[in-house]
Amino acid sequence: MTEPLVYIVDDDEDLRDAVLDTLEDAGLPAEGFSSASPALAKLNPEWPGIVVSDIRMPGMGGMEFLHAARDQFPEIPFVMITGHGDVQTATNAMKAGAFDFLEKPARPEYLVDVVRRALEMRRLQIENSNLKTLVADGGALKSRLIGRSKVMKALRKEILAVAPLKIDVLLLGETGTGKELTAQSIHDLSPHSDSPFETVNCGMLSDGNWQNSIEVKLTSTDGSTLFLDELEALPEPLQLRLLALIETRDSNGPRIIAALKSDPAQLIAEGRLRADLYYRINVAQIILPPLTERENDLFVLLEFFIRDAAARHQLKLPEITQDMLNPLRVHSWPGNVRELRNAAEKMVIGLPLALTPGTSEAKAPFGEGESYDDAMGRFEKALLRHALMQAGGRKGLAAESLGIPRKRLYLRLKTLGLD
Ligand SMILES: Nc1ncnc2c1ncn2[C@@H]1O[C@H](COP(=O)(O)OP(=O)(O)OP(=O)(O)O)[C@@H](O)[C@H]1O
Repeated sequence: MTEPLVYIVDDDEDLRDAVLDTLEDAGLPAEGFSSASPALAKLNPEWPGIVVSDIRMPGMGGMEFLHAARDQFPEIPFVMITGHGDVQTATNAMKAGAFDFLEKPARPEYLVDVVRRALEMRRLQIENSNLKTLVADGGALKSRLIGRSKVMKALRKEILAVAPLKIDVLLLGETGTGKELTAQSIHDLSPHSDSPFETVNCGMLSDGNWQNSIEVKLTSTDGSTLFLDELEALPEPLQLRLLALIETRDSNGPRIIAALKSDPAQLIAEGRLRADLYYRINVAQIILPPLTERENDLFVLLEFFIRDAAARHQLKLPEITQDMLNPLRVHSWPGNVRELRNAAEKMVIGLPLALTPGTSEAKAPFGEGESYDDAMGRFEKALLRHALMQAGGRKGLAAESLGIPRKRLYLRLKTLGLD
């Protein structure tokens, strides 16, 4: 049954039925009440509807009803029905916060017009309060998914946009870029945050554990979110079975958030990802860029992880020198944020960093359309980082090993944002 959007409160059955009929003809679901108390008991702050109430009624009168409702639910609009020519009562009702009033007998077109305007106001109020909640949640997300770079700001915006919608999401990003943290954040900001969030590592799935690990979860209707990590690691026959399950999923079935570590086009071309499964899951796509493409987030995250580790281990904050930071600046962070978090942990404990050389920039970019200049920029960054790392952060030595004048190296580092 459609939820009523208008409560009609009138002790006169004929009048009540006439109003109900008029609203029904106008496509506005309504419910009638012969007295105020049961209508008051049904009001709640999330209800998107409005009240039309007679003023003169036995028991709780219309004005008393209006006052009581405004005390508890000040936003629900009230349209009061007054006797013909009863100007004083109408004025009192407006002063007490009624949205509008109608004189008996109300003309149907006028009634429908007032009700529609009141409903529109109610819709705007609810939209506004949802927006306020989103802004507040945005603040919480900022202290969870750390980063001040443009890409992190855009990422948080995307999360806030998809979280309230019941759509599947595909996350793309190298290892340690924050895919699981993003999936968990989407779930926590969704209307089903009280339901379970379950992670399934697709590389661990087999015929033997399929039933319990996937089938049972995909047929549940408890509002859960299923995070399918490393989807490309799922063997091809199981990808087909997964697709069939997703296609026959109940409309109240779980939301799926899947993660891929590599470029989907490449995975499809290599036969590691079924194209039909990809298109089925790729409803909203969110890309998590590698750490080296997040401008100055490196040091923002480093500080956050150092403070976190010091607090957890109850150790004092380490003294950080430029000499300690130089190798971090030029490292290519193949393990991304996870590797940085571990490095921060070592700095707090006082262990040597022993950064593992890697070449995240050498990998193919996500998606298509990367320009020649962008690709060359990435390659050059990787080259310079490597040279600087080999030279222990000493620029003169790095320039020498690259066979270029020191001044040119400085200029290139500045242009590429590596200085
Ligand atoms: N922006 C961020 N702010 C704070 N912590 C982050 C951020 N991104 C990632 N982390 C932390 O880094 C670690 C790795 O993140 P996560 O496990 O979400 O990455 P992942 O992309 O799922 O990795 P993998 O593909 O290897 O499973 C976690 O401890 C996570 O909390």
